[in-house]
Amino acid sequence: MAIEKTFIMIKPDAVRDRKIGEIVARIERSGLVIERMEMTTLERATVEEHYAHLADKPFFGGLCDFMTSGPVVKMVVSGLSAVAKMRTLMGATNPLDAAPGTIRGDFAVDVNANVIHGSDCLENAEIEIKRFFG
Ligand SMILES: Nc1ncnc2c1ncn2[C@@H]1O[C@H](COP(=O)(O)OP(=O)(O)OP(=O)(O)O)[C@@H](O)[C@H]1O
Repeated sequence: MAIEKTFIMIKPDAVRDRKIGEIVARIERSGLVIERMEMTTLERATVEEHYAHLADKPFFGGLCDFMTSGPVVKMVVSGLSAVAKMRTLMGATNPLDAAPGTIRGDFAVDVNANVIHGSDCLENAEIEIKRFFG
């Protein structure tokens, strides 16, 4: 196991629902370290680039509307196997499949608004940290 950095984002639904504290507490309790953290409202162009792999999906427009609908909290999180560890903490993309005890399993009800994003591999983590923190 190696020390990794991953990119995490608390999505607008969770910010609106005042879940920032609980989510940050879970990340820290897991042993991972929050290295950077900033609240910001995303530009649509940044969201379109981030979700470019979904551009042909019928929900793409709605996803971009949602992701620009209010502030997000973006973070760089580090620690042993941080990428995989965060994916485990987050739970499945669709909250219906996310196990109880995971962030999505406990806080998300809808695949359109599923509370949190975390990089899916180390290569994308590097790309996303650059994209969102410059
Ligand atoms: N069927 C769907 N209907 C509506 N929105 C969806 C659907 N599938 C995915 N999404 C939205 O697109 C985002 C990106 O989907 P992707 O398949 O890349 O999953 P993910 O990597 O788990 O999610 P994320 O990139 O947000 O961490 C999901 O988090 C969700 O917000």
